[in-house]
Amino acid sequence: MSSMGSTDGTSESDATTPETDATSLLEIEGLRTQFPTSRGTVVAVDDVDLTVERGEIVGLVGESGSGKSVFAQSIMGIVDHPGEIVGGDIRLDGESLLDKSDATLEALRGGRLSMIFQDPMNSLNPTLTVGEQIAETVRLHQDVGESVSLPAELKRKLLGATKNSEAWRRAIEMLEAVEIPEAESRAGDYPHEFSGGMRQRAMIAMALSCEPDLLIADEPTTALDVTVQAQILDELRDLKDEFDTSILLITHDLAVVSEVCDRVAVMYAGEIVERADARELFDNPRHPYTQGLIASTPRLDAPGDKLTPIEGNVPDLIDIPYACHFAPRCPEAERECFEIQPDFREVGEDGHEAACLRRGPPEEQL
Ligand SMILES: Nc1ncnc2c1ncn2[C@@H]1O[C@H](COP(=O)(O)OP(=O)(O)OP(=O)(O)O)[C@@H](O)[C@H]1O
Ligand code: NI
Repeated sequence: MSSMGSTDGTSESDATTPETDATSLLEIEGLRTQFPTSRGTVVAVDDVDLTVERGEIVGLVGESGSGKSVFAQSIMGIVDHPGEIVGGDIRLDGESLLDKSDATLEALRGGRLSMIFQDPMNSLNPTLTVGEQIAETVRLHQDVGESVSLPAELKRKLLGATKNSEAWRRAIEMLEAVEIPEAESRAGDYPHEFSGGMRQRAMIAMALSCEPDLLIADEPTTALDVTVQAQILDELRDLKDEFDTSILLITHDLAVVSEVCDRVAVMYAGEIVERADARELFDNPRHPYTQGLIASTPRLDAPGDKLTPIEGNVPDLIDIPYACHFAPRCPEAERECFEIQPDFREVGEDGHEAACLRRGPPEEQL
């Protein structure tokens, strides 16, 4: 049935039986990531389940501060110290990443797992041309490269001597694939000579040049203007097919998700509250948070519509004293919502689930 990692006990198999389906590319189960701080423990990811199948684009949406980036960092094994994963599991192709050595994780990050960020300037090396750094990624992936820690001068010498190399040709192909015009000459430019949109494209080219199984894109287009955003997202979708890469697309922008994703998970205050096919989620949002989020987001097809913001703010993620994290902001909350942990319930087509006591089969609703 549901491929969304349902945790309710209503399916034929009980909770302790492992999935009998072929393993998903990425399976996250009960993940919990927290930061000790002087004010207390920040639980940024709180018992989260999520799967990404091969060839899928899964969207993760939620307001600022809901834990999306920490979730991504957890998968990549790059949670900031002293934050740590304290529970659950992350499996890639059925293999847990949590017991891997740092060296193995490092190799995974440049290979099967790749991530792009909102601001490519933080990820692109300002001292190397765009072509040089993509070629370097290609070479590292092919296991013929030099150590990443070589100084720029030396790297340039090594790479400059090999401009006719396979890696350089591949770099140009990658720049062409992400539709950088005149890729061959632009490959010789430094990152600061690129526009914001082109830098983001270069970043995508670099991330895909290691042919990852999974690309995690954390707000990849947020800093760009709307037209460029749309172009880049279209390209991401095409590239997914061309490179056979699955994508986890993180954004607070629902319009982005509706454009490109196959499935969507909605995150609020460290928890997933709703999961569904993208179309189903927009046609039939069920969790009051998702409904509020949709009512507060401008629609691409009706930008003039009146918007209703959700009142209040995402809570501080320290010792949240109520069971449903959304209860204090929820127009439908009852006393029980503050006391009883909401379980996932089927609320629509194709594994559409929401964690809300006021939803689900009529006999279960509060
Ligand atoms: N290094 C850290 N130390 C302490 N708390 C942190 C750290 N990094 C993140 N957090 C906390 O974890 C929570 C989730 O943050 P996160 O950046 O994952 O949110 P987000 O959903 O990605 O938001 P945005 O949309 O603004 O990027 C926040 O309360 C944040 O303050
Ligand atoms: Ni973030």
